[in-house]
Order: sequence, then C-alpha cells, then structure tokens
Amino acid sequence: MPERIAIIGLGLIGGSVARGLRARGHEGVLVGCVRTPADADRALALGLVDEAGTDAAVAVAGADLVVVAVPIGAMADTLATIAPALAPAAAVTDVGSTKLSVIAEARAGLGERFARFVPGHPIAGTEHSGLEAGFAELYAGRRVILTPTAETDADALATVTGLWHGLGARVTEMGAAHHDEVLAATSHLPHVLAFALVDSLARMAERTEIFDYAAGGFADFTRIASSDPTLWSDIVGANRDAILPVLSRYIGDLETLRAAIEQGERAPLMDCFGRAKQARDRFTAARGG
Ligand SMILES: NC(=O)c1ccc[n+]([C@@H]2O[C@H](COP(=O)([O-])OP(=O)(O)OC[C@H]3O[C@@H](n4cnc5c(N)ncnc54)[C@H](O)[C@@H]3O)[C@@H](O)[C@H]2O)c1
Ligand SMILES: O=C(O)C(=O)C[C@]1(C(=O)O)C=C[C@@H](O)C=C1
Repeated sequence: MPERIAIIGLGLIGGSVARGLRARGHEGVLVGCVRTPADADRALALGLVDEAGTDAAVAVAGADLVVVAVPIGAMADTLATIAPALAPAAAVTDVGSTKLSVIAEARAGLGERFARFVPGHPIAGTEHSGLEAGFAELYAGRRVILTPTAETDADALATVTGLWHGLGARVTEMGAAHHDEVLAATSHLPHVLAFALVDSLARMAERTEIFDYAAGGFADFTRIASSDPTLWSDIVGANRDAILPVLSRYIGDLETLRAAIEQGERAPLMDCFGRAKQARDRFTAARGG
C-alpha cells in the first residue's frame, strides 16, 4: 500500500476508503481535502485522516496515491487543480459513477500526467452522503471496475488495483463505454425511476393519505430516492447518452404492460412477472442470498 495517500472528498465513498484503510492497518499518512474548515476539523475529530484541509493542491503535494472522491460535477475542477501539484510518481484515481465523462475531464485537466490516471468506480454505496456516511467495510467483497485507457501506466494501474484489493474489493477491468452502458441500466435507470415514482406519489399524497399505508414494498423499491439530488443530477447529466436508450426501452415495456392491464389480458403480465422473478432470484442467489 502506498505510504502517503491523499483523498479529495471525504463523503460516503472517500470517507469509506479512509475508514477502510485505517481498519485494515494502513500505517502510512492519510491526507483529506474537504470543502470547509469546519469539515476539516470534523474529519480530524472523526479520525478519518491524519491531515485535513480545503486546498486540493496542498493535499496532493508529496502523495504517492491520490483518490478523487468528489461529485461528478466537481471532477473537472478538482483534476485541473491538483495537476500542477502532483509528485512525478504519484498515481491518481477517481471513484466517479460515470467513466467516459471523467476520462475526458482527466485528459484535459491532468495534461501530461494523464498516463498516471486510473479511472475507477466502486460498485458499492448507500443513499447516504457526507462525512459521517462512510464505513470501513463498504468495499468488502464488492466489485470495483477500473477502466484504464491505452495510455494508462501499468504501475499506476497496479497501485490502484492494490488499493482496492487492500480494502477487500474484487477488481474488474472493462472499457469505459461499456461501463457507462452497464451502469446506465443497473444503477442510473433505477435511481431515475425511484426518484420519479416517489415524486409522482408525493404529489398525489398532497391530496390523499397514501403514504400512511406504504410499507415494505414501497420502502424496498424507493430506498435510493433518498440519495443526494445534486450528486444524481450530475451522474444522469454526465451519462445521458447511455441512459436515454435504456430509459426509452423501459418506457416502451411499461406501455406494453399498461395496454395489457387495460385490455384485461393476463398472459403478458404472467410472462413479464415470471421472467422478472426468475432473473431477480438468479441475481439474489449470485449475491449469496
Ligand atoms: N453514493 C454512492 O452510492 C456512490 C457509489 C459509487 C461511486 N460514487 C461516486 O463517488 C463520488 C462521491 O460520492 P459520495 O456518495 O461520496 O458523495 P458525498 O456527497 O458523500 O461526498 C462528496 C464529498 O466531496 C466533497 N466535495 C464536493 N465538492 C468538492 C470539491 N470541489 N473539492 C473537495 N471536496 C469536494 C464534499 O464535501 C463531500 O465530502 C461521486 O463521484 C459519485 O459518483 C457514489
Ligand atoms: O446502494 C445504493 O444506495 C447505491 O446507490 C449504490 C450504487 C448503485 O446504484 O448500486 C450507486 C451508485 C454507484 O455509482 C454505485 C452503486
């Protein structure tokens, strides 16, 4: 594990990297960068890092590894800010939920340091945000996708792979475009649907008492609608090209179901629900129940 690790952004994802490194006995120095002096004090009080400040360029000076864990909308500025302050041998990675957009921003912001950048995405999270949201075991047994480019240095890739293995994660490599298509379907679309459903019902609930009777079904389907609206607007905006086709396909499938319900046809419902149950049961079994 690198000796000096800088983490820019100590919310759910960056904070969990810090807590995980601590819990697994990392003996080097952890440096954190947050947005306000009050957050820096809080990060130190929580024991997340050894040094904390609000200047990303100061935070990365002398670091062997830099983990950029800010919202997608703050990636471009952050990468451009740290570029001149990076040590020559430093490896840089990110945790952003979209990869083509971050790679383009890293190429522009890091310039000649781009080869030291390893695009990454831990497929693990919760609906919570902020300094208190992280936990040490967030990445244990979870997947991390790395999307190196043709220019990515092999030793930077090895350093970042080692970070995630050290946190107990399983590392997979794939192309950035494929990553964005897969995550559009399995993460970004579900978030859009959950936000839309809760908003739609909330506007109905202004006139009725429906939420008084919502229970497990509603809670299971909508947990992720408690996620941060700014974070998710950034993600959806950055991955719109991959989200639009799966969103359109889903709307078409819903229209088919609506027509079947309207016509009183049972067979299309049984076909859809049956296929869905099988697929969901296989997914649950593959995750270990
Ligand atoms: N939430 C998830 O489930 C999840 C999962 C995987 C990856 N991600 C990705 O991880 C990244 C961080 O998400 P999060 O859930 O940890 O969000 P978060 O809001 O919990 O944390 C973001 C942190 O970045 C800080 N920050 C924001 N702008 C900054 C700036 N300009 N400079 C320095 N710090 C800044 C915030 O103060 C906060 O500490 C995002 O890019 C997101 O796409 C999120
Ligand atoms: O479990 C959650 O709450 C999450 O939102 C985690 C989740 C997901 O959709 O699975 C969200 C965003 C990511 O980039 C990766 C993982």
